[in-house]
Amino acid sequence: MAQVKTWSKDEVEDLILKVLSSTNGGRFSGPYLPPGSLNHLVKQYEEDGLAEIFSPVFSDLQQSVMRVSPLGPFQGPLKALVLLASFPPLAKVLVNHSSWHPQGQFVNARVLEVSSLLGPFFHISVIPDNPLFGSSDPIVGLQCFSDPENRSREDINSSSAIIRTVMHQLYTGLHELLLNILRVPETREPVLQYLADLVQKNVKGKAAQRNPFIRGSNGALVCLSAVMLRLCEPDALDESFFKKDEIDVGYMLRNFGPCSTCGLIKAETGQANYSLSCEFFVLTARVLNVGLLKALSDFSTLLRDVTIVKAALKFYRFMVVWLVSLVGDFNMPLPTSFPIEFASVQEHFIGDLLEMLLLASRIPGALDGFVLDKFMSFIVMFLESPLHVAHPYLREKVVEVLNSWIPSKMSYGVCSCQSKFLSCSMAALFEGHQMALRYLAPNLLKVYIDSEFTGSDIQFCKKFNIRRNALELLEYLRQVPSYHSSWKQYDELMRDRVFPSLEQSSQSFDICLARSKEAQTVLTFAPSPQEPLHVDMRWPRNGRYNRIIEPGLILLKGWLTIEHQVEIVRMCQQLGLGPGGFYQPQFNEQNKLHLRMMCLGMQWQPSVRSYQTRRTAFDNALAPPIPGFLLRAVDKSLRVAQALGDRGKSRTELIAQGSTLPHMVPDICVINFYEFSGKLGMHQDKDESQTSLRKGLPVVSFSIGDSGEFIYGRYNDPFTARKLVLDSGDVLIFGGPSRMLFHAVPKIINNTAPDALLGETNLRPGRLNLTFRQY
Ligand SMILES: O=C(O)CCC(=O)C(=O)O
Ligand SMILES: [Fe+2]
Repeated sequence: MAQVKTWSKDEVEDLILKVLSSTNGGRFSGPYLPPGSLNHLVKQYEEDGLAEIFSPVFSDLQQSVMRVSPLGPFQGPLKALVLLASFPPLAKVLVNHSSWHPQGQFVNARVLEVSSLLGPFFHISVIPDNPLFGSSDPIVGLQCFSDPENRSREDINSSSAIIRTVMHQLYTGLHELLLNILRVPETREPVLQYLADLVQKNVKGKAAQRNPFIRGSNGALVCLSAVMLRLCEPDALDESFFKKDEIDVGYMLRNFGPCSTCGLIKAETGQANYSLSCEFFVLTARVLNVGLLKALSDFSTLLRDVTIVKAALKFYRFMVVWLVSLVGDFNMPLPTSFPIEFASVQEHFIGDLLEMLLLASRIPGALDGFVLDKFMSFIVMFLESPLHVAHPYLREKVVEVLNSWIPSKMSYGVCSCQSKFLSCSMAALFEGHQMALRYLAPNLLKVYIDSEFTGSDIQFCKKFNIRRNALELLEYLRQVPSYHSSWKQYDELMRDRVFPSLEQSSQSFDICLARSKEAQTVLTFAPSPQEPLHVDMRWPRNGRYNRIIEPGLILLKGWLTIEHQVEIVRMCQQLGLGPGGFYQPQFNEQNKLHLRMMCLGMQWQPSVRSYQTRRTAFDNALAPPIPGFLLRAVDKSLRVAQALGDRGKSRTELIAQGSTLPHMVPDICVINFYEFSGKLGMHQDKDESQTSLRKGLPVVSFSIGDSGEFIYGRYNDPFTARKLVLDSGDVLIFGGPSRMLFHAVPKIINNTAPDALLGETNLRPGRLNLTFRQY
């Protein structure tokens, strides 16, 4: 073994001094550091003594940047640290230093930031810390941007450029330092533990978010965000520890899923399936949430740092690709069931990425040259499905983001050619995106219409915003030639469905899109209405069937002929436009039924759950009488159902027990019109007279137009209920033992109405249902 040189105390001190001054940012040229000398020193004391020599050095470096501003002397200490940590034995000393990761009951985020070795480096920031903590250095914002009126634009721009440059030197230095330590397997874990703790302590609890004595500084969280984003940079192939395909969904579930302890980050020491990429991914998502996003909205003027915003967008773009891969990639339509993995990560992640997109669209230059295709696909896909993105807040945000991309809105007032360029790229995004061309307009309409029917009136402002944003978008798309084909089919809907609904229900509601001739003379209520004489009461055609579903519950499939259906639609259209016609009833103070309703014979009033002669809660209108042709149709269908229900019963049995379905003569008809988003919750029909209910007098229901899902069961429980699809022409009868069934209409199935019916009547998309009862 070669003889090694022993270092005297003075020689060691001299070398360290040389290290420190040679890394001092080039501000003064320090003494020459002989090549290989540091390496030599490390080698010699690797087994013993290295910690004694270097621990105080690390402490000094930490101390030297306490309360230093970005314009202060932090570069030298940072460079020294980077250099020292590039020697694995010194990296080991660093992570074993008593200040590397202070732990204990009282170490909150603030304490950790102040007392850990790297904390003061992360703390260096342009963002002023809470004034409670004072600052020995002048606040950079004031120093560089004071007296803006009297300074030239160039002057201010060059101040910003200097600040951006020094901040990037800080991020680069810290990134390099961490990479140096992460490269060595034995020192990797303490880095992760430290970073995870730093993030977790800032995430933990609402109190920590508000209390400046507990929470870390905004600046440190932004710096940490920047450094984490660099660590997640998938392009830096050689150096990268972050591998896209290593994002383990199981890990997500543990950290974000229903069983996780409120989504805290756990650096999973020593686990077999340990993945650095997962740790980075989760840590970055979290620190962006508490750090960058918050700071961007609070201190946007100080933070006009496009690079960090772009890096965050890149990270979120990766997140979008990852999220979409959980639901079968960028394909439409989305699967109707979605994996638990997706369910457990979605809202926090999606909320953040939308917020980032919104913030970025307000920061000059942040979206320049950034390819938004994947975000657009994501948005179009998830607008489609309230199942996947259910939270109304998120749907509102999605529309807000899209709205901010409308090309004409892209003017920052900074530089007109820049905004023109961005408008062009936004226009190209809308005009050339295949998925958007096909689905965006319909999906926006769907959101628009849904927003009308969801939530209570208290959320008026929110509803207003989402509808205004959606309408603006629809108006923009309307002018874009490439959307014309998708638009044509929605043109009528737009005119007939969206705009009238803005004016709300005091106006009459036409169940047919373009009025047929017959409807132009609006029927006025007369005591004995003119009956259509030409009703053809032919019996069902071949291929239709009648079925006992349960005792007392009978389905006459396709029993109403198209001619019947046409007559009924015309009758409902005419009556619906007249006095006592369709309206959208309230069922309590805040909420309306998700359908249009009108009643014949007697008025059923959902808010009081009873029958009255006038609809006092709305316009005091009387109910028109039930036309005779409908009474006859009910009578015939009921007899068919009774015969079917009693098949197999002997005469004596029939005389003794009566029919399973007693006969009735309706004096009430409730007519519902469900638009595509219409529905009716689980209920029993039990507001008829006690005698009627006791005898089990049946309810006879006619369905016309688009098919609807009808669920029914013995309990008020949609999950145990059974399902039928009621198509146009179906008659469903429930009486006798089935009279008190709970039932609901959870869904209307788009585009299922018979063409012949639509051709004759121009019935709107949606479903018409008539239920006949005897009070
Ligand atoms: O639309 C349907 O099929 C059911 C309507 C209903 O249950 C009702 O109006 O009470
Ligand atoms: Fe009902």
